[in-house]
Amino acid sequence: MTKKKKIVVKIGSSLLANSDNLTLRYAFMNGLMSDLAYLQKQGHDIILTSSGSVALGLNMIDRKPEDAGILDKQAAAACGQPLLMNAYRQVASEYDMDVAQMLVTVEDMEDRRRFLNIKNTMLRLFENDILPIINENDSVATRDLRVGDNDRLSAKVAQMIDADLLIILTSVEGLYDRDPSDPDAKFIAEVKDVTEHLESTTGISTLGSGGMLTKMQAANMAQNAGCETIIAEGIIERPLSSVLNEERRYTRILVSGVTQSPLNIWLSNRLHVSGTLVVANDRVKALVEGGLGIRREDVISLQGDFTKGDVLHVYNEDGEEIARGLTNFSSEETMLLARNLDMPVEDVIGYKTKSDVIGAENILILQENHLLLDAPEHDQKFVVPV
Ligand SMILES: Nc1ncnc2c1ncn2[C@@H]1O[C@H](COP(=O)(O)OP(=O)(O)O)[C@@H](O)[C@H]1O
Ligand SMILES: N[C@@H](CCC(=O)OP(=O)(O)O)C(=O)O
Repeated sequence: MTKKKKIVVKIGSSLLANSDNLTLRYAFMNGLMSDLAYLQKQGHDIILTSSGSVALGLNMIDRKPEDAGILDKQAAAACGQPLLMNAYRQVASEYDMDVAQMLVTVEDMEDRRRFLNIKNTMLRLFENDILPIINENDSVATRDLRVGDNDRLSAKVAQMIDADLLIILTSVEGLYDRDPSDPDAKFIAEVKDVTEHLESTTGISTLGSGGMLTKMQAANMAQNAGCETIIAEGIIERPLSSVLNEERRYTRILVSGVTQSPLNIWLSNRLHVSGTLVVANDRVKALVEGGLGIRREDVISLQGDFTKGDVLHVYNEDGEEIARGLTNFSSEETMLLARNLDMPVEDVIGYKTKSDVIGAENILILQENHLLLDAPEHDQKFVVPV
């Protein structure tokens, strides 16, 4: 590998913690850091997304993985994160490498301004050859506002820095056509369409969070952002360079053919739904074909308590997600506007502004390669017939 690359490496909990006594696997961390230092010295920009804070903190709060609830995990993360970073710092120093910690939440990644701040911090760390180590800030993230797994968080990071490669190291050699505990499971070396593998990827290890399913979802996010994903076994000598030098088998998830703008990539990779709009079917066709925005007269119903600048998920009347876009109005304003079509926008909301609910320049029409989100449960409290 000669060309300088941006590489995001993701390490699962099962690699960092011994499953029997939940202590740190120093030997693994040592091998990983040695390989990371080697890649960094070759000129590549590397980011590490590391799990492990919950697994390593459980002993301190006297809990086992199987009986830990959400509050236990949040407390365990607060205990385990400093243990993890202390170990990374010590081991990294043996390889003459500096590390930095960045803890983020889904809100940080999905708010455009905070997203750009995180990106700028990472780029600044790269300039000084410091290895950023990212984890979700589990102790502050609320249940419904969590990424929940570092697979998708690492894909978001890859998208953020326009990475060439996302390497997910885990407890198995890669993707199989079913849970590899089944002796008939067959190894899959290359994937183009991840939707073919979503159903066969349930089960997770004792310490893991999302199993192979979230790795497939992450790979989809990465492939849509022009980044290839590699899923490979981690407990191995030179876990990264052995993959990059093709010395062993792994699963490669190829980049999808469509290249999108950074804004569209950010719009498509959503994990949190701020609000939804249902748009009349006859308008959907024009939207998809004509590159138009969504007008207030197109909105049939809305859901969620959203504010101007939030990303809305747009559905047709059959409950199929068709687009995502940045709203120009809050949920309350959208409702008022849609209910008072005979009044000028300015008179309804009290100030002069754009008239589309989502402008054509801020809308992404979803394609076959995007994983769609199901329409939210019908919630009478929020669903407002307009
Ligand atoms: N089709 C599949 N291919 C590979 N692994 C699978 C599949 N289905 C389920 N798994 C399970 O996913 C686990 C890896 O995910 P996980 O435990 O979350 O790891 P990590 O902690 O590295 O994120 C494996 O132990 C494996 O048993
Ligand atoms: N943020 C959590 C990790 C969540 C997670 O994705 O775990 P894993 O599936 O093992 O990568 C932690 O540090 O324990």
